[in-house]
Amino acid sequence: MLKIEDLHVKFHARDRQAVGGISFSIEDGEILGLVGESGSGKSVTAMTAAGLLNREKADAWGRVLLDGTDLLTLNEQQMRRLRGREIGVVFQEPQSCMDPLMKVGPQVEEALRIHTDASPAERRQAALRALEQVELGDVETVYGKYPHELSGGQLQRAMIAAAILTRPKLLLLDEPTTALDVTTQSQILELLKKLNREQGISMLFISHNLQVVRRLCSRVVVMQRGHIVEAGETERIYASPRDAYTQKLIAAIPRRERREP
Ligand SMILES: Nc1ncnc2c1ncn2[C@@H]1O[C@H](COP(=O)(O)OP(=O)(O)OP(=O)(O)O)[C@@H](O)[C@H]1O
Repeated sequence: MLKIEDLHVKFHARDRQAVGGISFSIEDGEILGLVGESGSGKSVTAMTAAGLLNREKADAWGRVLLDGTDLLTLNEQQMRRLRGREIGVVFQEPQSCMDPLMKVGPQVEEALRIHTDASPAERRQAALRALEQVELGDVETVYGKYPHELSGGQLQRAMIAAAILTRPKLLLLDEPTTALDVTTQSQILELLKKLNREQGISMLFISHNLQVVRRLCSRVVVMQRGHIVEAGETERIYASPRDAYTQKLIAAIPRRERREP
């Protein structure tokens, strides 16, 4: 469904390409992991796929095919439409993605307000349904709360609700659990698994933590300095990493976490 072919991204201000010619694909209904240390190009890859790369500061070339359409050829308006309807995006810090002065419910509905002519009542219904899908408990109450009245985990669930509201085919998740404590992180991973299982949403899950990726993704792509150093079945890579850099990532996982997920 998503096929990235020889993607390059270069910021004008930098000599080295942030992404130096990478290729990988995500199949229908798959959750693909993208791992690598800070600065390896994971976020830039996701931002480019989401059409969020600032074209005044960077050039991108190659192909990013979503069901055959090359997203790199779309203009900003076409890309915005697609992002609202077919691609959902979730980032690491839910706090910084929400307007602190606006109640949570209307923010969850945003995509419908922008991309459809749904009435306010229909939007509200859809938002409440999405909040239920992400298991936010008393959804009527959550709908009327301000962001600061929710916990980090609840906020991240609300962001996921906003991202799935328009029933996208693909979710781009950039370190969505990194800012959360371990228990909340596990709950969000279970939620993502459920959404993938029940709604068939494909996902690109970005993390610097191979252990987290292992719990969610059957396949993983490992990036270092803008290049792919290894890709394949997560368990195979975990059990016998071929690349020295991947070995280092695995060695960085505390021993007690290295058992079977
Ligand atoms: N706006 C920008 N201007 C210039 N260079 C940038 C910009 N954004 C990212 N870069 C550079 O692109 C490279 C890849 O960054 P990227 O954020 O994709 O890494 P990452 O693997 O996602 O790391 P992290 O886990 O820290 O987010 C880095 O060298 C970074 O400094």
